[in-house]
Amino acid sequence: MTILDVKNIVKIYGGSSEEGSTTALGGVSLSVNEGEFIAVMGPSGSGKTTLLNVLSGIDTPTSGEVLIAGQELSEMKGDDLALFRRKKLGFVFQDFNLLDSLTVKENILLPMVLERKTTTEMEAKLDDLASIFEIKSILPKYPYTISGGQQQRTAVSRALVNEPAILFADEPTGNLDSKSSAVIMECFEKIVNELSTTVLLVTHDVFAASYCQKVVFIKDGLIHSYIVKKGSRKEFLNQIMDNLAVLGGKSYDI
Ligand SMILES: Nc1ncnc2c1ncn2[C@@H]1O[C@H](COP(=O)(O)OP(=O)(O)OP(=O)(O)O)[C@@H](O)[C@H]1O
Repeated sequence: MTILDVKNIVKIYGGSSEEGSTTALGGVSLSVNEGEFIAVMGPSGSGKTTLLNVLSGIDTPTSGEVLIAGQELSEMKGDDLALFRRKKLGFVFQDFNLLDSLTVKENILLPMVLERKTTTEMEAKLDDLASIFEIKSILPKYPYTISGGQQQRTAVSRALVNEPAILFADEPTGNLDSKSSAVIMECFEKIVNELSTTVLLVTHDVFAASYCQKVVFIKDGLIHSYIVKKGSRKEFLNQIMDNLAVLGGKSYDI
């Protein structure tokens, strides 16, 4: 089943005159199925953040359509869009975005509180996620007392509590050392395999991207190519590097 259907997205920033405007996306089409694990990579300025912002309803495209779980984002406005984003989309950011005044447990449960879920539902969900992410022992702690890797696992748990149709992650390993990056990418693998969660991440990190099943390369606001993992993660990592070399632009984190 298609979860995300992107049809010919164009995003032009700035005025209507050609000199004053920037075409960040020149007509991007993309389809993501339920349970897929996809990375988007490309040189600096290629349009990755713009694409993620448009896909997640943070920004509106100049033209084109974004359908998530069959619903057109541009047809939703204000409260409807905010509600849809809260119920159907999960977000993970480079800098974790946890609330320091709340414990790990409270951070994770916050989206469920906003949805007025029952205590039984919350406890059951918390138990499941804390097991998957191996964070049971840190549930009573505050974010500033735990490691970056633990903070990111907390953030991913929080993004999953309302069972989103798709999880968007923006440079999720950007602030992590290589060991914590491996742990968090294994967590993504686990939720894709065990919970059939759909994950789309944007990254400069070749190592992180090598955990995905598919990597889509964008350049100058257009999809340049994509590759699908067939062999081992190591082979896929080499294949990603070869493709990035063809793409050119800024060097990548390896
Ligand atoms: N708010 C904005 N106003 C005008 N131009 C913008 C705006 N945001 C991005 N751009 C331009 O759109 C193009 C794509 O930018 P975007 O941030 O999407 O690229 P990116 O691939 O995410 O880059 P990076 O890897 O450096 O974060 C760039 O030319 C950028 O300068």
